[in-house]
Amino acid sequence: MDLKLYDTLTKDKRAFVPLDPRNVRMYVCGPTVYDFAHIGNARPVIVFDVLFRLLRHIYGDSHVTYVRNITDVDDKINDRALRDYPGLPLNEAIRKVTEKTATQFRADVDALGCLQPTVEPRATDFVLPRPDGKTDMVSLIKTLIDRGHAYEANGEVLFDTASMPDYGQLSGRKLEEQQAGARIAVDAHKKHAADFVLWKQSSADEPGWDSPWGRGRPGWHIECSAMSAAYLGETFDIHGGGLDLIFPHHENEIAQSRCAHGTHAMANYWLHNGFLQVEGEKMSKSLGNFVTINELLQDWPGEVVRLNMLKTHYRSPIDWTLKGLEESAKALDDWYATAGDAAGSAPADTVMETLCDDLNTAQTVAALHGLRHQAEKGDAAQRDQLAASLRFLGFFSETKDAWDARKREASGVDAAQVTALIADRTAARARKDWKESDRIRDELAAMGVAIKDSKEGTTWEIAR
Ligand SMILES: Nc1ncnc2c1ncn2[C@@H]1O[C@H](COP(=O)(O)OP(=O)(O)OP(=O)(O)O)[C@@H](O)[C@H]1O
Ligand SMILES: [Zn+2]
Repeated sequence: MDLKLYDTLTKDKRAFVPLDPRNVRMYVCGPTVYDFAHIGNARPVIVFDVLFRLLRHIYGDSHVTYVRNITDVDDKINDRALRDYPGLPLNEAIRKVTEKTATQFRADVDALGCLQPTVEPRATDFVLPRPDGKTDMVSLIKTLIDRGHAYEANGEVLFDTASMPDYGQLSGRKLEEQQAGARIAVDAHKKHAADFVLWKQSSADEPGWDSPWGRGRPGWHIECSAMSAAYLGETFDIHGGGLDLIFPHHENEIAQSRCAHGTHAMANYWLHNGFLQVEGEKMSKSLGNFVTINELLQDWPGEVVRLNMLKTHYRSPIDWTLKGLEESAKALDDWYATAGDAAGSAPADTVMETLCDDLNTAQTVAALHGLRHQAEKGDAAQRDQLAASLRFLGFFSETKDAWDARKREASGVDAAQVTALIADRTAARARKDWKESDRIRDELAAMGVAIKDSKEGTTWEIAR
């Protein structure tokens, strides 16, 4: 089955051909760890987890390397450290903030059914040259200066965008356009308005590292150029992130990496997920319209959140609504009821076909509903494929019994009372007291309980 992916750089959907099928390499920009992640941040994590699973399925589990970084140096982190730990030395306070946030992030993404990436490097481990010789930021910046792509000005090191004739290809922004609207007064030390910071000076009370350009800290973009080269090499297969990263972050990563290594490409496929929105606006910390993953997980199982994310194609916007979550929970209920205790061997072809079509998970979900429909009619093979497909996609994280039990608990229905009422009803039916039997059924229905009679007896579940 051929995998096709849409590439933001070439603006086309084409067959995915890895540089080396024995080591397929993917990099995704990870979180800046200063606060709980919101569900918008969960979208790239879930989307690229599905791609990671698919690549492992196609090329073999040990033939895919997935790197997702942790940004633990950023001025937002410094501000948070000063606010939350005013009594501590800054470095210690920063460590507390980043460790707490990174631990929370890991727990959140686990609960969303995501596999751990192969490597999760932290930016601060890649600032200075390393004993193991892996690419670091200071050495990359030195190379860029040596090759005439960067310059020092006003205590900063800046990337010289004019030194790269095809700068701006990913976002389609022309250098001349960027010059026109620039505020020259603010950026007087820059040769060109679009030039961006590779290294900046730190004051005594800011985090800093000793470098050839004095004590300072890296700009944001250079960290991903360093960490991707460190683990995936100068050119690799897939680079991912949210739409908002296309410019300036990914554009500048490309400029740095290609100019430092003298290559034609940093990654061969650039994938970007669309926004998760609330009432038509991007969910974001700055707008204050966000819900943290952690808060949402108090009310909903992780797999309901995961399904709600995957019902929409990754490049389209998602409007996040309570109704959507309820529908996702209902779908999972149905799937657990139909196949939650099936062993499952291989995912269905329809599931693989839809995923291979640029991760068309909206169609994948439709295929899952189709499998359930067939399984309901008694098709055991389809039931098995439904279970295997759901496990492959990171669902069915618990047993059917555990799922049912949790649902009952969450409903607040008293199981002992339900069992007693069902026994009364069975007795009424035995003495052919249909009126009493119907009355008990109505009473159960009013409690939100649906019953089902069969030869084996009467079973019940929480009705939605
Ligand atoms: N609403 C959203 N929908 C989809 N992806 C998002 C959304 N918000 C952020 N992302 C993605 O989450 C990842 C981490 O984002 P980042 O750490 O820059 O914070 P942020 O939440 O975007 O900040 P802010 O909320 O202030 O805009 C990036 O890949 C980014 O594209
Ligand atoms: Zn990045």
